[in-house]
Amino acid sequence: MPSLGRLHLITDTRPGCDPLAVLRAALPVARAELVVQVRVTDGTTDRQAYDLARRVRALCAPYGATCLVNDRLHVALAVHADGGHVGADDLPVAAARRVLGVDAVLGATAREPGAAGRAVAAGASYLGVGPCHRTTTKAGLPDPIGPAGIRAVAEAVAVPVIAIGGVTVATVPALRAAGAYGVAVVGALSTAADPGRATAELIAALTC
Ligand SMILES: Cc1ncc(COP(=O)(O)OP(=O)(O)O)c(N)n1
Ligand SMILES: Cc1ncsc1CCOP(=O)(O)O
Ligand SMILES: [Mg+2]
Repeated sequence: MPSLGRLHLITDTRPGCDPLAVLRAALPVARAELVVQVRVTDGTTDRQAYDLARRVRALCAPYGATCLVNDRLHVALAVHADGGHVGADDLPVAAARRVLGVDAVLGATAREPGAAGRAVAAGASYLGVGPCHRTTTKAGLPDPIGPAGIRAVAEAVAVPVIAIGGVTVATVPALRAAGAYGVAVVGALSTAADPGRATAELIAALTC
């Protein structure tokens, strides 16, 4: 299995959130097991996304944590991020691979084995699979696929499957048992009273 981190922290840039404070709490705990995906709300300017991504990358570097940028691959290139993540409304996976280059980490969203296989054939190095469970963090999502949906994809591909959508420390064991290599979370860390402790609990559940 490649050395991709198992805990993917997706930045929460909604009003009232402080993604850099959450990251500062998570990094010393998760270190190189952390993958930080810079994801910004739609109204965010490229300049704001660049400024956030630059700061995230600088914070990640001393810990060996991976820095990815969601959707905006020009921002990923501009800050020398480790890679990016694309979904159905973004650049196609093959085009994203051409933009980022052969060595970059490239994630793609998939929720069923057919799409998963096509994404891997086009150059995805990991898959974000979900939503596993109900979530209010992103609107307009299809019905949750649950651990069974994760298993169907994990059995069809040879790249790491990262389960996403309503993931909490309580749901990690079933997702791992279904074949998930890791998980991606927004709310489980951004709304935690103690993000450092929440990180430790997630890492323990992912690596036991
Ligand atoms: C790890 C991971 N998995 C899935 C997604 C969702 O990507 P996408 O479908 O493109 O939706 P947006 O995040 O761009 O709104 C993700 N970001 N990360
Ligand atoms: C971006 C995205 N894509 C599918 S679910 C999701 C949001 C996940 O957020 P949370 O971990 O708070 O459910
Ligand atoms: Mg996207």
